[in-house]
Amino acid sequence: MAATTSTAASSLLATKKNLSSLSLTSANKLPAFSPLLTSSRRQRFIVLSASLNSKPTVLVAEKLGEAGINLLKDFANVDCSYNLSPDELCTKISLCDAIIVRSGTKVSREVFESSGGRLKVVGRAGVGIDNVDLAAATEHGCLVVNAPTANTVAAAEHGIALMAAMARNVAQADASVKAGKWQRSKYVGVSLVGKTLAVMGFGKVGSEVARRAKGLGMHVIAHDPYAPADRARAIGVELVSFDEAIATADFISLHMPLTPATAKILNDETFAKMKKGVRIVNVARGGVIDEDALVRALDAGIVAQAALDVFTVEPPPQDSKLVQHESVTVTPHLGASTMEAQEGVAIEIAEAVVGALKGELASTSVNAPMVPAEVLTELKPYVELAEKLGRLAVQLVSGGSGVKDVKVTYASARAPDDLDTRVLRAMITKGLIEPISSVFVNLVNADFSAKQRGLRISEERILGDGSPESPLHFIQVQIANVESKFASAISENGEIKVEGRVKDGIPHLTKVGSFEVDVSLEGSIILCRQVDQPGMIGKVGSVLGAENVNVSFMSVGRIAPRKQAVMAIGVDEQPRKETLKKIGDIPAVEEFVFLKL
Ligand SMILES: NC(=O)C1=CN([C@@H]2O[C@H](COP(=O)(O)OP(=O)(O)OC[C@H]3O[C@@H](n4cnc5c(N)ncnc54)[C@H](O)[C@@H]3O)[C@@H](O)[C@H]2O)C=CC1
Ligand SMILES: O=C(O)C(=O)COP(=O)(O)O
Repeated sequence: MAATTSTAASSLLATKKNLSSLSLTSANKLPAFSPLLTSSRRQRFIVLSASLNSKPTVLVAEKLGEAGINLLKDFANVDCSYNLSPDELCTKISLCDAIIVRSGTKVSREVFESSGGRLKVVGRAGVGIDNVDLAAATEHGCLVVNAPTANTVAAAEHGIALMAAMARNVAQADASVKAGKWQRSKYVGVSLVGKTLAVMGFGKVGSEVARRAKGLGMHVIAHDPYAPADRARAIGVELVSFDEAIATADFISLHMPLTPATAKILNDETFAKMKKGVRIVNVARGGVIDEDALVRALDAGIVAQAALDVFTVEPPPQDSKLVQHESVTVTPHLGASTMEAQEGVAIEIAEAVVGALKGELASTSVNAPMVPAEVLTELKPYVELAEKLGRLAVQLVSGGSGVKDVKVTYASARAPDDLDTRVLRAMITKGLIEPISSVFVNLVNADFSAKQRGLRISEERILGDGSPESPLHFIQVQIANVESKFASAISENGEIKVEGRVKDGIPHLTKVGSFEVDVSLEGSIILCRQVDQPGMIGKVGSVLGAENVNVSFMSVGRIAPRKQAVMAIGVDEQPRKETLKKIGDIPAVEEFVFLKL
């Protein structure tokens, strides 16, 4: 076990204090920070109690590959207890320092509350951590780590298996033969060769699916607004818009994470745009499809077949119309379930959990529960500003060229060595990556995550106005070589540019492209470009008012009177699509965009 020091022990105490203040800063996602190693700069800090003098206990709550179990046993007492009820889990957890789960165990707030502070690490043996209450984990000072790479190929192979099985009616024909029938003409299938496959989400799994589908002679296109074009080109895949992908595909395979932007991305409206007879595969997350709409699309013949590994609720209800539909092939979330992937995942997660218990930095940590109080207190509003600028900038990107080069400028009146920008860079990276990926970013894994995605973040310090009392005058985030869904966000030098400052402790957006605006970064934002003229604020305000959307802030920046102007509107609620359309229909409005913070 790692050598421990009294410094480490006291940093653990500081951690818990910081966590409770941190947990207030983010509504639904953990504020994922890790310690700034201010003085000693040691790449090591203690998650588990520093005074731990006996072997820790790791509860393995779902079946884990043997190699992983053996690794754990070298370091800890291992309790393999599968199929625990929620009550049993809550009882057991108070005796455990770490728990390892897959997707079938809910690590809820009650679990953290029942642990009595002993639980220090949650290991998710897989990618998606939707079954772990991250906010509760952070509040309880518990590190969450996952295993994001070892099951990629297994998930991709399952996607291909489902596509082929669906096209040739393998599951239905198998059931028919076993029922004593011999229905050769009923189960004539369709060929894959020469067909167009749209891979939606060109990340780890999506790109492996694309590679394999090319080998099957399919024409592969992909939609992923954030994927680097050169990675797609290297595999021989064309990146296209969402509408083009769904309108041209014979097969659609889903590989994006479940995020607010992708939830029910396949719905009545999008099914209506698809080629009649399209076939759909989902090994990502059930929630990216509106399942009722899929049943309607199947019944209407728009979708000929679907093959699904994942469901909004798992297991789905037995009488689910979707599951029972004869044109639907289903598997019980088996994407990651190969012997090889489970061995790989088991090793990846066991190493991460043991490392975390020893106090090592985990590159796959999903949250990282330590921030020195003095650093946080000073940087807190700037940390918030940094993440929000990253979020805004990436949401302004459109087209298939991919986000690669990001330049961050910090304007500060302080001496260069008097401001550590690592936490700010990490938060900008978090803002840039999280809205478009299943990856969770914190100070520990920010640079690693950026590198993995081919994202180059360069930083520049310039001398800012104001007093050195305040750490920063403004932060500017620029994304190069991309198109924007809001053309006015492109600055004179052709880059998407957003700039923000902290005013009275609150982060504000102060520049978009070349336009000066001033809107506090709370709630969400609508940006609107129009020809400057009297009454515009009233017109937009009354559309929002009529739909009961509360406006928190409004500001207009213009080139010159009666020339083009950009209006920034802060809204407390997310406007309905129809409401946004009404804003776009106002004659003087030339373009607009809705951005979630
Ligand atoms: N069925 C199963 O057993 C398994 C399921 N999964 C799921 O598969 C999905 C993909 O996993 P990975 O490839 O590892 O994640 P990843 O983060 O490597 O890739 C996700 C890709 O989706 C893209 N994306 C984000 N928003 C998008 C949007 N609106 N439209 C199009 N693309 C968008 C991102 O840019 C990224 O390239 C996740 O949902 C994961 O939970 C992963 C492994 C096993
Ligand atoms: O890794 C993921 O995201 C998965 O969906 C795999 O889930 P599982 O570990 O097989 O329960």
